[in-house]
Amino acid sequence: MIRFEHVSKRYADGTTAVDDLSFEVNAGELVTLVGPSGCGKTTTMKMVNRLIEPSAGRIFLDGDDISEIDPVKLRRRIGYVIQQVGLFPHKTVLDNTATVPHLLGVRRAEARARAAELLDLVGLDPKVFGERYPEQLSGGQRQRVGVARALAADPPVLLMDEPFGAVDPVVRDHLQTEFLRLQRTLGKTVLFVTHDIEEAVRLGDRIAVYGQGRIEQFDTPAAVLGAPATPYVADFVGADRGLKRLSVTPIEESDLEQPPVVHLDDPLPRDLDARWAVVLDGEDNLHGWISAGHAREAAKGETVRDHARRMEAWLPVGASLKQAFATMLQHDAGWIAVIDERSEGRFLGVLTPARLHEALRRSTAADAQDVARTDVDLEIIR
Ligand SMILES: Nc1ncnc2c1ncn2[C@@H]1O[C@H](COP(=O)(O)OP(=O)(O)OP(=O)(O)O)[C@@H](O)[C@H]1O
Repeated sequence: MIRFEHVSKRYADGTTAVDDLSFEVNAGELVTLVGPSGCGKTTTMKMVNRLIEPSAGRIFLDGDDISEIDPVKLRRRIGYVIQQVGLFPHKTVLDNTATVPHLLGVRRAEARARAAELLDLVGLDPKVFGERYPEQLSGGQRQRVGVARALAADPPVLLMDEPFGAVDPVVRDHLQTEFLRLQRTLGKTVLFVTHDIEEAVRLGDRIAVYGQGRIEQFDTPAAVLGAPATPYVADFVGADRGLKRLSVTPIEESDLEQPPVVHLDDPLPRDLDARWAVVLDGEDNLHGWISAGHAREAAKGETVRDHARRMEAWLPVGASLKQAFATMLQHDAGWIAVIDERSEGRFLGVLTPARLHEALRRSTAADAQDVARTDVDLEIIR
């Protein structure tokens, strides 16, 4: 969808900002560009919508050489979100969002109706926020308007330059979560610049790690964390990359333990050889848990239902190990239940700290093997 072929940018003062860059972003893919300040990320991005012209090389959008497309027409195909959103201060939120479609000739009423839908999509109720002015919004709300405005003309490509850089960590976390949800439905092709490796790992399908004007590694978050291609990348992703891996490693069914299970209408189990059992309802969906101690002391004739407690610490399979760890801490739980959301919450098993640790080691080992295989293949090719 976006292809860089041997692209370089030398500014007039002799600074080489980007040096012989070649890479490709597939349709519907979110690629994060990450690296320290001044390494050429913004220059790379601005060459895509021709705010900056390359000194050498070519960039293709959907097969078209962008140097041959009129910049105004080109920018209609590309949404652009920057850190200081640059909303028009004298226009309402709704009119800010409707600006581009209106400029493109969509009737005002229609553009505003579409803008209202988009505000809703980015989590701003148009009835509450539509008629406000930018100065009446928080930083995070302004960024959401920025995203809605970039989406207004429904461009297939989004360029996002540190869009969540200016808000506090809690708001940034919310914006990231919502943007991921949005991206799952919209499937835009996204280039996303950040200097924050955590953000790059969380959002990117693939990450381009920049050194000075060059890409040092272009790969999935798991591979960048698990098998950094160069000492520079290893240093950049940091010594705590084991921790970061938690956020890119999903819980798999094979990671789960199978504890004793009872059903709501069963008689109370008197002889559990564990300290607790998971309680399921008639459809085998998770209800909660029951402690063996309670079960033993209960009166005759009582059923599991009378003593079951609801289980708050649960996650769908496929959630990250980091979410699992956070859920354990939040609920002070020694284990969490894992369910299958696609089949209305069928219980699959439990994740314990020991299993979590094993899953993390499995994921690291798998990447090490991938790297070893790549080395072998390269040997054969040579
Ligand atoms: N107009 C310009 N003229 C000369 N040099 C420039 C110009 N714009 C950027 N540079 C230089 O090019 C290099 C890359 O800049 P760029 O803005 O692409 O980096 P970046 O990785 O986006 O940095 P940051 O994270 O700080 O925004 C830097 O050394 C910068 O000083």
